[in-house]
Amino acid sequence: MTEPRTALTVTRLGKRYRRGWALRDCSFALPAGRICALVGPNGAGKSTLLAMAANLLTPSAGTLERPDGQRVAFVAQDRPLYPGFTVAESLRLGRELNPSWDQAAAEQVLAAGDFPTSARIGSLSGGQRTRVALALALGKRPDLLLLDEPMAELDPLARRELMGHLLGQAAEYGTTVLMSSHVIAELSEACDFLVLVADGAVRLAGDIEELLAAHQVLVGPGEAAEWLAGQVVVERREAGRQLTSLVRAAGPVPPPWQAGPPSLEELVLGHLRGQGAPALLTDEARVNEMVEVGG
Ligand SMILES: Nc1ncnc2c1ncn2[C@@H]1O[C@H](COP(=O)(O)OP(=O)(O)OP(=O)(O)O)[C@@H](O)[C@H]1O
Repeated sequence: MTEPRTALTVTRLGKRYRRGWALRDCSFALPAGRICALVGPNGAGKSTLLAMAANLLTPSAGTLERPDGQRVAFVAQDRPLYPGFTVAESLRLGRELNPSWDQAAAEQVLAAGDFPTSARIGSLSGGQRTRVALALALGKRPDLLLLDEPMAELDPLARRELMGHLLGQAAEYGTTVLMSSHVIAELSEACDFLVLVADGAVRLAGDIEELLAAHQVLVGPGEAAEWLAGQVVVERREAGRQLTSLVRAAGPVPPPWQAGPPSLEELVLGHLRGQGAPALLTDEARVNEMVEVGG
């Protein structure tokens, strides 16, 4: 059997709560085997998107498609576990509920934790609970692993260790990972794909290298601003007489501008601060039904 090319296809997806749309007209494709960062400001709809991808929330509009038989694991932001269970009992439940259960994979995640498997979930710290939740998720041997701010409560050493372990497992088994986080530095080390949502819509989606290559950071004197008029300007900031701008330049950048590639942080912050530029999705991230692809 050939491996499915796309792990998740989201088409015109929307979720409406009583107060209004949390996510609207959201379309992108996530190729199988990629490690995807899901970023956006507070309230952008990241958790809502992840919960719909995990089948825990019904979309109000649009569709989500995944390959038949795909195994999905989800670590939600509040790490829902049974507080009265011990760690060992939680794993036993995981084993009973999942035919694909891999006890060794789950135990490896717990190995570096400083708590016994006889400990009750309710007695664990937030970071320790995260470790148990990740153990349960990896024990399922998922094809698609959905993580909502997985590293938020972990100390820096545990972060590094667990992220390294997670990436090793994903590489070994070809797992697709979609994880939300606000810590861009962490994501830039781990991820090769990006989905940026803001105001309920997808602003950027695709291979990180390709997205970075499509943008430039320009630094120049304020008088050079006129040239920007013909470019796709994502963001511009002035400090004294100096202008800094994140652009998608249509051709060579003339002097006196100094152009350089953005870091992932500059790309993300630029798109969060300046939301006027059209959305950009790379070829891999586009879904057929989309008419407008930006650029
Ligand atoms: N159960 C709910 N009922 C009503 N509104 C909700 C519910 N869950 C989320 N929302 C609203 O939907 C919007 C998106 O929320 P969501 O939690 O998906 O954002 P997020 O990007 O994950 O935010 P954060 O970065 O703060 O975790 C917010 O305006 C939020 O108030």
